Amino acid sequence: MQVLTMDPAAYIAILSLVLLFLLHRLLGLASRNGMNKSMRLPPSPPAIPFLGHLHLVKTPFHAALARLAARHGPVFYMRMGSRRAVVVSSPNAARECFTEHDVAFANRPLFPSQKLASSGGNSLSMASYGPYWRNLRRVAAVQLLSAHRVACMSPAISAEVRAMVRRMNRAAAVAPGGAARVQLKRRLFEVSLSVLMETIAQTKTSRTEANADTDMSPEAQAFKQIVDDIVPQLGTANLWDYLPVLRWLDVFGVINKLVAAVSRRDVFLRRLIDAERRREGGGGDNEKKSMIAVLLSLQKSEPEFYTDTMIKSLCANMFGAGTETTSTTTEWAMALLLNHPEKLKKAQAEIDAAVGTWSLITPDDVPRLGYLQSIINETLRLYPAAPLLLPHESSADCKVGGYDVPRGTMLLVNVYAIHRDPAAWEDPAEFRPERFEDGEAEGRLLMPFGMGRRKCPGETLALRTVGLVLGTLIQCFDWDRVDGAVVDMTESSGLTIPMAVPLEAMCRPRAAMRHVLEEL
Ligand code: HEM
Repeated sequence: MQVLTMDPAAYIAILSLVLLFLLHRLLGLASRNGMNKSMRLPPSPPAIPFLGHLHLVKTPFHAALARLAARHGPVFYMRMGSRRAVVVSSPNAARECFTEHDVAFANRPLFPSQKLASSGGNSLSMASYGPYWRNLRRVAAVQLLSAHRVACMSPAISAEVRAMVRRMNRAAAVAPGGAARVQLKRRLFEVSLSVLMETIAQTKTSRTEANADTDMSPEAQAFKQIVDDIVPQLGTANLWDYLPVLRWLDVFGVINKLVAAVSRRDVFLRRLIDAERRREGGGGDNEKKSMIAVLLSLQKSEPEFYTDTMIKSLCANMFGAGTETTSTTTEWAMALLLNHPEKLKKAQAEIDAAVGTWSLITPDDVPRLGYLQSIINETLRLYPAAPLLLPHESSADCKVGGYDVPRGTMLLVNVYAIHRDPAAWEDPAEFRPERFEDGEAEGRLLMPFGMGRRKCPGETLALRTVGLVLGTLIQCFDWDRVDGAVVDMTESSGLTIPMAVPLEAMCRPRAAMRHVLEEL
């Protein structure tokens, strides 16, 4: 009998082709799952076998999707590996999703990376719509992030902002010519993380002055390391999440990196909870309590709901959702102002007139500074920190823009494109805070915090922090671009919309504010 022999390379090639074919069939079946042949799907760019439209995933993803919307319309369909997605890029279609179909779109798709990072999807931002999510949401909205709680946190926020300004002032005092070159990106991230650390756990009792260049507590520094290890592995444009092959082989080592960082995060949060338990014993002045202390006192009456696991998950979520969003927003605002010095001067004049130069701006001043508010709105219009919101998923068949959207489809709302829609905004790419004063913005859809029931619960805290940090920087210092060069406004990609080139600037303490700065 003759034995057939085959070159091993040819054998591997044939086997790979067969596997690819089977996988393609499987993915095809999965992507049609729940879809009815008579459905009228939204238009779609040409797809390729196996990958669907993954080859169109370019960075920054929101900008790539905006270009596709210009070609295929404000509601278009994509297949990302085995996952169906609908991308919405017009104000009307977004309104339709979050009014008429708000309940249908209140689910989240659970990506493998998010599953690893959020205890199997049991976090507030990743949980499916239902009683578990509703309970977490109520706790976050009422007990932790309500306007009243945020007002109680104001002293902690102010203390962190003052500490940042004190450092900058000291750096400028010893810099040649009295102006220091400041790494604003780093400073703004540190202050946002410190604000959250203090509101979540009040760690500043353990602050040391050993490291003169940072004002973060050792806890905040340790947490920054963990965030740095987790964040790059997440994001809507993460190919690892769409291609099982990459996961099976753990290409890029994502699983190992995430598992290691998440377990360090758990240990870290457990230490914070234990420290709070020892410190307060659940007692103390309710108004001044940290979020963990509030949750621990609720644990006493409802231990089966307020478990330590639930407290850890909520805190991890607050840090994850609140730090980079807040710091990138302030960074973009400063970048825009550095490129528009006349608007910076106008904001400074407003603060001088309303607050004066004899005292530092306070959180209560922020809401009455109209031009500062307009700057923040205009920054969030041009650079919404979550340009595609968080992905939603439909739990029922519905219609958007006249097209069918089957159950189980991921919804990406391109807020970045909606905010720059030339049909709604005059010169949409231009930084013009005045549009929020002259009535142009009235009736226009501005949704940097989302819409409907999954809308950001941290909006009040975020706006208070951004307003105070920005207002204080404008009030205390004169700002210049490094070497007079225009700030590079190139966008990068990720969970948020980071600046591709981390922002730096020259800061000089204002003579009129010297006496205030010296007393900080
Ligand atoms: C400028 C700062 C911020 C921006 C622009 C922002 C924006 C957003 C957006 C767009 C969403 C998703 C909404 C959706 O999917 O429809 C979201 C969700 C969320 N945000 Fe924020 N956020 C900011 C700061 C914060 C802060 C400071 C916290 C808390 C400390 C926070 C906590 C959350 C949570 C927990 C969710 C998930 C809500 C859910 O799924 O039910 N955010 N945020």
